[in-house]
Amino acid sequence: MSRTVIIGANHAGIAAANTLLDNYPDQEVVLVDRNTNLSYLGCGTALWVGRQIEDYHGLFYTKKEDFEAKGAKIYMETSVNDIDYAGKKVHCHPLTGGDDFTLEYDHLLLTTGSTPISPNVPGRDLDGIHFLKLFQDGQDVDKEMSKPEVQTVAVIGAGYIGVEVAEAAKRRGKKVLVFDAAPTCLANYYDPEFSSMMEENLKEHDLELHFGKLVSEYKGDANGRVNQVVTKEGETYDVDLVINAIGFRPNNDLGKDHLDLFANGAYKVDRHQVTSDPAVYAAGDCATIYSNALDGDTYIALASNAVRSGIVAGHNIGGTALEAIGVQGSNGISIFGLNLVSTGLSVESAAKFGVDVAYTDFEDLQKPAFMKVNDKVKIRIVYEKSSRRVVGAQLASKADVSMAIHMFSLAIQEHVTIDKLSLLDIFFLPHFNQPYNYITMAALGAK
Ligand SMILES: Cc1cc2nc3c(=O)[nH]c(=O)nc-3n(C[C@H](O)[C@H](O)[C@H](O)COP(=O)(O)OP(=O)(O)OC[C@H]3O[C@@H](n4cnc5c(N)ncnc54)[C@H](O)[C@@H]3O)c2cc1C
Ligand SMILES: NC(=O)C1=CN([C@@H]2O[C@H](COP(=O)(O)OP(=O)(O)OC[C@H]3O[C@@H](n4cnc5c(N)ncnc54)[C@H](O)[C@@H]3O)[C@@H](O)[C@H]2O)C=CC1
Repeated sequence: MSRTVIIGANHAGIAAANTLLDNYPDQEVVLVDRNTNLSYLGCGTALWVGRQIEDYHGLFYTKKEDFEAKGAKIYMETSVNDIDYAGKKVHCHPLTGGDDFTLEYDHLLLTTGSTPISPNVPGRDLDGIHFLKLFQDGQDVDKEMSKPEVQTVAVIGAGYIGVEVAEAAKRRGKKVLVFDAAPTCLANYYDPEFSSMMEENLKEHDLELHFGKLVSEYKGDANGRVNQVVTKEGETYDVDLVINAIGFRPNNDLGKDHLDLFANGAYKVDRHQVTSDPAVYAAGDCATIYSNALDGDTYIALASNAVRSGIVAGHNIGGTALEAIGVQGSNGISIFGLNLVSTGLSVESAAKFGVDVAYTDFEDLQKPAFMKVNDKVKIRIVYEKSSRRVVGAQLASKADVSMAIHMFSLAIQEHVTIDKLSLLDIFFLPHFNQPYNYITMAALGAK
C-alpha cells in the first residue's frame, strides 16, 4: 500500500481522493481539512443569499461518510500546521480538542485552496465587514441581510463575487453601492464593450456604481461596527454592511518555504501536478495551471480548474502518467437575466500578457427576425496576429448562448486558427440561430 495524504478536502482534494479511491485499490488515502464541512459550492452563495434558490442544502455534493465508505480516512476540523518534508511527515492539530498527531506519507497532495484578499486599509477589522468564501461566510452575510437595520450594503470589488453578491443584496431589497478600483466591472474577464453591458444592466437595476474608485478607509461607530466607506478621493459613503471581494490569493503557508512559487505565491506545478519536491503534488486554487492561450503557466482560481487538476493529480499519484491538457479559464456570469461568458484572453488581458492580437466582433439577433422570442447576441473572437490562432472569445446575450463558449475553449486548446472557424460546419435551426449565424459571421469578418 502506498499512502497519500491530501491536505484540503474541498473541490481539488475531493476530485483527487475520488480518483485514487475509485481507480487504484492499492492506494491508502487520508484527507485532512480544518473546516467543518466539505464540497460547498460557493457559486450557490449569491443564489441562496439572494433567495433565487430556497436554501443552501443542495450546495454540498459529498460528505465525510462517502469517503469513509470507500475506505479512506478523513479528519475534519483538523488543521495541518507544519510539514516535515525531509521526513515525509504531516503534523496535525485537531481543532475541537484531543492530541496533536502525525501522519506519514509516500505522496503528499496540497489542495489548500485560496483565501480572499483583505484590502490593506485602516478599519478593515471592524464588525460588519465580511468576505464571501466559505459556507460560514455565506451564513454570516445572510444573517446580516436579515437585519432590518442593514439597509445599505457596500460591495468592494466588482469581479465575479462582487457582481453576484451585489445582485443578491438588491434582490433582498437593500441599497447597494459597488466599488472597484478598475474603471468598470468584470475587467479581469471582458473587454469594455462587454463589461459596459453589465454596467448598464446593474444601473438599470438601481445599483449605485463607483468604478475607478479605491476605498482607502473603513470607519466605524462607537460599538466598532462599520458605518462609512471612504475613498482615496476623500468621498465618504454611509453603509451598514461591507462585503470585500477583491480577489483570492493562494494558501501557500505550508509550502512557501520549501516549494518553488509562482509570482503570486501559488505552488509551481508541472503538467502532472508535481511541485518542485517530487513527492509533493498540488492542485486547485493553491497551484499554478497551464494556459493554452498563453502557452505557459498562470493562476486562475476556479472550481472547474480545481476539479480537473485534482483528477490529474489523482491519476499521477495512482501511477498513470497523465499530462494536464491545460485550460482556457472559461467562465460565465448571469445577472438579472444578462448572460456573459468568456474564455481565453480578452484584448485587454492579451495586451497585459504581451500577446499581439486582433479581434473580430459581430452583433445581431440570435434567431431569424420572424421568431418571436429573440434576443441580441454580441460576440468577440480574439486571435493572435502572427499565427492567427484563436486565443479568446466573449459572448453576451439575454438568451442562453453559453454552450458556444465551450467550442472556443476547444479551439484555443487545439490552436485552431480564425480562418478554420470561418467555414466550420455550424448547423442552422430558427430556434437557435440564423442561417448566417453569429459565430460564422464574426469569424468571416476577421481581417
Ligand atoms: C462565492 C464564490 C463563488 C464562486 N463561484 C464559482 C463558479 O461559479 N465557478 C467556478 O468555477 N468557481 C467559482 N468559485 C471559485 C471556487 O470556489 C474555487 O476556485 C474553488 O473552491 C477552489 O477549490 P480548491 O479545492 O482548490 O480550494 P478551496 O475551495 O479553497 O479549498 C481548500 C480547502 O483546504 C482547506 N485547508 C487549507 N489550509 C489547510 C490547512 N492548513 N489544514 C487543513 N485544511 C486546510 C480549507 O479548509 C478548504 O476546505 C467561487 C468562489 C466563491 C467564494
Ligand atoms: N461565475 C464564476 O465563475 C465565479 C468565479 N469566481 C472566482 O473566484 C475568484 C475570486 O473572485 P473575486 O474575489 O470576485 O475576484 P475577481 O478577480 O473576479 O475580481 C476582483 C475585483 O476586485 C477589483 N479590485 C482589486 N483590488 C481592489 C481594491 N483594492 N479595491 C477595489 N477593487 C479592487 C478588481 O479590479 C476586480 O474587478 C476568482 O478567481 C473568480 O473567477 C467567483 C465567483 C463566481
